[in-house]
Amino acid sequence: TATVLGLPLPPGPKASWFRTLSLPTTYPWITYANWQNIYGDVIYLRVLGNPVIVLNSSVAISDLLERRGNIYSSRPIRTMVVELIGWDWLFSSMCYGDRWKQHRNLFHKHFRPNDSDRYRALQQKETHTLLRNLLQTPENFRYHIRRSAAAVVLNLSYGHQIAQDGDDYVQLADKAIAGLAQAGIFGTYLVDYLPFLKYVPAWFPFASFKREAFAWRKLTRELVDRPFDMIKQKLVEGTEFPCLVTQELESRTAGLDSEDEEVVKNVAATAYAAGSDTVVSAILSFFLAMTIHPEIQKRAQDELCSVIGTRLPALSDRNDLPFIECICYELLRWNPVTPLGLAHCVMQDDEYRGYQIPKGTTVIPNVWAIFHDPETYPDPMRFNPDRFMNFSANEEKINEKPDAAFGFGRRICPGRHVALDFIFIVVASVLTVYDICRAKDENGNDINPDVEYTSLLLSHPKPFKCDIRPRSEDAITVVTQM
Ligand code: HEM
Repeated sequence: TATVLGLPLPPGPKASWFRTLSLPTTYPWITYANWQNIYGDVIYLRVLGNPVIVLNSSVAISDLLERRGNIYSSRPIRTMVVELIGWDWLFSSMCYGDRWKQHRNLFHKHFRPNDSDRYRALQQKETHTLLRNLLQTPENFRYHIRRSAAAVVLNLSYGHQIAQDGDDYVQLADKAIAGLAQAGIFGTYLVDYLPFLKYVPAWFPFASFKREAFAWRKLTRELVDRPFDMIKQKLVEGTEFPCLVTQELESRTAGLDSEDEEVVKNVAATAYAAGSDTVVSAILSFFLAMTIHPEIQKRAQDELCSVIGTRLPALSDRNDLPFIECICYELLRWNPVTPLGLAHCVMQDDEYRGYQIPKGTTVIPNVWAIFHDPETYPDPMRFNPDRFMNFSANEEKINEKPDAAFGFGRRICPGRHVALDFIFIVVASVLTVYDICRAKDENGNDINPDVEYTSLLLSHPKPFKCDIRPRSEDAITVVTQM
């Protein structure tokens, strides 16, 4: 520590107490990426007394978040999200330590990639429901995708089967997660920088954040309690389905003590909260990309046709469908689901490239910036799955697989295998039976959707129109007879 303290801080915009308030709140990843030309790839900001560094390159990210994972794996204290809105049960926001480890180990136990038969069967079943729903009301594709993604995780976590047209848990999750998405980007709320503001009474004129937090808090609590209480009731009635929660509750004849029960409850709810909306964003990107790139869609359909014919694909076909696989990677790169990843926090004073990084610094990996660096991903704004097909170039770090979409080091997304499997099976199945085309306006002209995303922690394509048509009579038969 003594040696570190004498070192300069990394470069960054110099700001007074008040000027720092104007940190970018919309599309901050683009502003941070642009700052790279001025300050480089490690940028230091001091925001109302809080040290923050933004990492704009994969080298800096891997040097710190991966190689020094022993000290860069905590999370910043998030007053708005954790204390005020009540997401303290979400283990993705827990500080590094035994409590977090306990949660993460339990998660791994139930979502191991080599233990995937159960979740793969479920993902295929829910994809088939999606195909049926798309046949009936294609214009509601956004809702159908949301339903299917939620159905997979709800089933794995709680054994809960949701109806073909959705249910109120999905609506509850949507509302609760909307709060998280809005408050999730560090910098959106002043109270994150000045935690004492949490004591301001809710009726205070400037305390709208408290009123917002209060409304979200109720939903957040319900999200963790309601499905868990439901399952305990089902266990009493003997009507439960096997799932994470029942396996854990039944694993000990003496029952779980209240602390262990809390961990099970938190992990199940975290899987649901972290695992449905994220996947929805990637799948919506797929519908958007296919609408604007019919030529890419056609190539994918040709691959499907030559490899598997007219039957529906299965997850076991994955190795034989390289172009579909590349589409999935490109979806994650083109417009990443979490453009700024999830912030890490450094637990000790550190030194990097001759600069000091003080203990407690929030570390923001600019995933969007590394995925749009033209040196690594030539012509980065273009949706181009082919970039991943050239394996020799990929080995030289040009167009390498976009693993960074799932975060880094010890906090890397533990649901990434489940996520990639689901995205793959949805992409392959939809393209087997449907064409995704431009919708027409009232004059019969094509509507070209804009590529516009929300500026939130979880970034989604903004609402757009497309026309989802069965590819043939045979395709309709396949879907209706599933
Ligand atoms: C396209 C889909 C997904 C994307 C892009 C994604 C991305 C991420 C990212 C960026 C992180 C933070 C990593 C870090 O701190 O460096 C994360 C953490 C996490 N993800 Fe995912 N995720 C996806 C799907 C899922 C699914 C399906 C699940 C659950 C079934 C899941 C569960 C989690 C959990 C529990 C964490 C917290 C890990 C921790 O803090 O230790 N994710 N994810």
